[in-house]
Amino acid sequence: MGSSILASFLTPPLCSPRLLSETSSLNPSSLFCAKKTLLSSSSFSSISLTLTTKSNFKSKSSSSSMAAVDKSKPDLQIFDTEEQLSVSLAKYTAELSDKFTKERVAFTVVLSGGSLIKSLRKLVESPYLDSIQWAKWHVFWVDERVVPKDHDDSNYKLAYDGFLSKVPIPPGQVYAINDALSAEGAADDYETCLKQLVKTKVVDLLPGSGFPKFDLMLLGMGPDGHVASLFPGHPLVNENQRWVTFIKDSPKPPPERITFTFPVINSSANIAMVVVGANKSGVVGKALGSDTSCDVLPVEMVSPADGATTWFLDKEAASKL
Ligand SMILES: O=C1O[C@H](COP(=O)(O)O)[C@@H](O)[C@H](O)[C@H]1O
Repeated sequence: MGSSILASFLTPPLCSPRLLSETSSLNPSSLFCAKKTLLSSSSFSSISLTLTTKSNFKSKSSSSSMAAVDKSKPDLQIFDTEEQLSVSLAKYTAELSDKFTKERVAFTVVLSGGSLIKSLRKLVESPYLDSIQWAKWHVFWVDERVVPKDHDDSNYKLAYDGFLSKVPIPPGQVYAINDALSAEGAADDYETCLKQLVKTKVVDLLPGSGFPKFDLMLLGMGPDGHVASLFPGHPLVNENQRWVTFIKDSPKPPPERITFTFPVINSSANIAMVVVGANKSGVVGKALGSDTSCDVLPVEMVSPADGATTWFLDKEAASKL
């Protein structure tokens, strides 16, 4: 683990051998059309609109109640502005931090790169800067580009500059990839580290699945519907053995990346899908609207087995719902 943890000078742990787990219940392929049927019936746990103009959302009913959350159905929150979205995202994250830090020794948070990081900016302000138990946070990446940590393409650098450098999370609890390794090596190394953290009970395991269960994943989505570094039409979307894998032909530069697999993403306790901007409205419309086709985009494969999904959309991203 030591080689993978930024600013940590610990010796690498003895890591457990990789286990081949029973994964059929989490095979994303089996979720494809079942999920489409669910969403096509407009079954959301709750839909919350904080809009001054609601005319674009005539097909959805509005509810501000978050009380009875059905984990099997996504919660949809739509905001007039990205500013309002970021305020709500900070509150949501802080509430989960509070819940998990009371229940567990750690709060395990997985970040994506991209536009998500900017939307976390309210977390580093009052009241959260002082009220969140940052000392219990353990931070991971759902995907990372295989570049040096100080490279402009690094998801670590993006998160460090925009978020992590502003909050007192112990550096040894920030799990950056080992950027000295190849893509294959970095994926192996990261998976080994996760297994060690499961052994030490920092990271939970989803009972019966053999995959790690993170407390919260904060995910973005590309305009093509990719999540993490799982791209439309790429065979990696069907990986169901590995926890962490690698890609060397990413359609979005840079080409070499590591990524969590769908069984890991879908073992999460909570997933926030944070999507902003008109250029993503088509995919949001397909993923959350009444499209029943079986050509499923990666974002449509986000479907936690025993977790809750909350979509944070601005009104531009939601304009085709
Ligand atoms: O390449 C990536 O893209 C996605 C989406 O980025 P966005 O800027 O369109 O929000 C991101 O979630 C992922 O972590 C990143 O590596």
